[in-house]
Amino acid sequence: MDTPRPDRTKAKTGLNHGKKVRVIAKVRGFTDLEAESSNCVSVHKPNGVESETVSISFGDQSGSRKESYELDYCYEQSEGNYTIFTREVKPLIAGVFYGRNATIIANGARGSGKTHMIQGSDKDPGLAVLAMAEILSIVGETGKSITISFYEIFQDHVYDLLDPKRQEVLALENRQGKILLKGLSQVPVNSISEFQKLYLIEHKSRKPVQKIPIEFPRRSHRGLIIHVSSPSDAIPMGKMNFVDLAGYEDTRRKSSEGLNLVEKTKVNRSIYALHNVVYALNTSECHVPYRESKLTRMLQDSLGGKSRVLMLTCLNPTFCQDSMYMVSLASRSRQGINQTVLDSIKKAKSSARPMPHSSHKSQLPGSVSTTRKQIGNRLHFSVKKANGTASVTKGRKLFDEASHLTNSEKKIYEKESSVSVALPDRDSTSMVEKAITYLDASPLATTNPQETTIIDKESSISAALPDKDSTSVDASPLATTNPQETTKIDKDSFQHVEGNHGEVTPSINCNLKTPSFLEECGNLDKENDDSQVNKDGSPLISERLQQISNNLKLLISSTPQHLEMPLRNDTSSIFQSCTDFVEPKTPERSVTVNDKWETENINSPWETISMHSSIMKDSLVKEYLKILNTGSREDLIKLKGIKQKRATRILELREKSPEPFKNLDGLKDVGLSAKQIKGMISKGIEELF
Ligand SMILES: Nc1ncnc2c1ncn2[C@@H]1O[C@H](COP(=O)(O)OP(=O)(O)OP(=O)(O)O)[C@@H](O)[C@H]1O
Repeated sequence: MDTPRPDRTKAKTGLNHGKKVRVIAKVRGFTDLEAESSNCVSVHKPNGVESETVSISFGDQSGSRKESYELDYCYEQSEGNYTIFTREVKPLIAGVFYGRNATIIANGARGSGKTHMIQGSDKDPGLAVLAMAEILSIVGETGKSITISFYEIFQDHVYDLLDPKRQEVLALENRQGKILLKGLSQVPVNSISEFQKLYLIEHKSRKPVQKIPIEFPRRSHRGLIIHVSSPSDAIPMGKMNFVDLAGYEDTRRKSSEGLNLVEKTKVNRSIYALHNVVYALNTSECHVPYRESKLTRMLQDSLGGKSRVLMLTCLNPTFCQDSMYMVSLASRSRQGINQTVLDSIKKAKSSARPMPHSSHKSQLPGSVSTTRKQIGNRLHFSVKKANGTASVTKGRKLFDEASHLTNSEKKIYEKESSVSVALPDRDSTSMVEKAITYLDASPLATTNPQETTIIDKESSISAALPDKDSTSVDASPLATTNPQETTKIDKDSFQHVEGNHGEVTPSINCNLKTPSFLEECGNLDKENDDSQVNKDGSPLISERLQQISNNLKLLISSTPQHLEMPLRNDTSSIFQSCTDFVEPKTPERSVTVNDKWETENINSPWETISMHSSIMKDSLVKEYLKILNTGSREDLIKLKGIKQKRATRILELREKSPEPFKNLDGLKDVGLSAKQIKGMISKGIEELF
């Protein structure tokens, strides 16, 4: 019999309905210990099984709280694994025989039934077992062969569970951009009993793979890969992944099992990373953050492209804060926008409330909180950026681990990104207050304090506000523009400056929403004569904007190793707005970071053009370096002068050492002449016009 054709008819369920990832839920059945009356989850399916969306409502027993979330579908307690298999998983199997990978991921709070759904029991076999039986039946008819791999991800390390030595597995990318799981064994399977021996016994054993004794059950993700192959077939076969994620647990809760914060945080972080990927796939973003976790990296070729993905959120039937939180993540990553329906009958006063989904800005991780302290005649603003990013703006990360940490835990994440501003006078204070209003209204998003800041499309400027007495100007990172861009922050860049008073990092990050910020500052100025003029008679706003302008230039020129700033239209228009606004005035202090950009000395339009050109050149070079160091083969080939052979060489260099290109001269190593390198940059400039 022929290999089955993928079912192209529109099945009632099991399709993504236009989305790349189908996001569904399943309410677990009651265990013996749970009282049936305590069900707190209700599912509303407007059109029964044909519903395109269902809403899931949670209510606590007191009835004081009710929250609803929308998903693609939700299976109720009465619906067992077989039903879910038939409707959701079976339709994906035929595609695997045509090279279309499929991935089924069970996620949810601890004890929500993930393992029961993937692995199942003798009475109620899980989705992986049912799928294997189906695949084996097809293979028997077609002569294809099946192998399986089984791995565990524990604290960002991958171990082969079918290898008695539990070797560590490495996820590597080959020259074609394909992910290779080095060290992961593939064991042939010819019958369901063979499979059960390998999979179920291993699953049950949960044997620690570390040599150090572990007193408590470890929390790890477990993944099964069913590879379908046929040596004689020209068409590559596909694979089916089943992932049983470690249960999500609020890091604020003390675990009775003695699990440490690092372990919990690592589990949660990879869950957020997965949701970020689902979000990016469902919103068709150009950049999918596969590299954020080992799990998403390993699954990369089974999540993107033409793969089919089913994200299953398991829900406890009894009231469970973590379950609510998980379904809220699922709902948001499914829709790409925050569609939570909040029916708070009475506002819950629970301290264990999960990350809120109201639009209240201060509650968004990634927003910036400020505290101020008066010391002598100096006002110190401490600006803290929560490193989590719970934003629904396209291009920003949705979720991050810091969003759910206690204050003391957050400090660990925040300490690198706290900056303070020392302000010498009232005028500066009022300026900073204005800036902070904007800052608070437009959250910055920082992920790992030492690594990256991802900023939304609205242009952001990190404006240094140097102490009046400072002898140098802060060179803290500038965050900007492109939703897909990442501005690298090195913690050292926060420490470039020390004012006379010993303040480290006298800077503040302001999101300036041009033109509204500028206009509003202007309006405020007109309304308020007091704040209009500085002591030297120059307009206050002009001084402020001059400061921004100066610092912007300084930032660009002085932190090449830390700053990646694409000079896009929106950035250059801000820049232009800044410089247009500037009124020539004598500088109050000398700027020592880089004489080249001492903007006080820029008077003629030609000097301005020359300055812009240099900035543009720097930015372009940085962008090219970024492509060379991190771009895919396709990206590389788009560069002038780079064809398959050179792209291969670049990928080889990257395998040997990460980010091998420190400057464009490095291209000589792949055989490009200085002239060709110049031509590459010129092409970029030509394309701008
Ligand atoms: N549909 C169901 N009906 C009845 N009991 C169930 C069902 N699903 C799971 N259970 C029971 O609930 C408990 C937790 O299930 P399971 O181990 O599958 O959860 P889990 O989400 O994998 O847990 P963890 O997060 O610890 O890995 C088990 O005792 C299991 O037998």
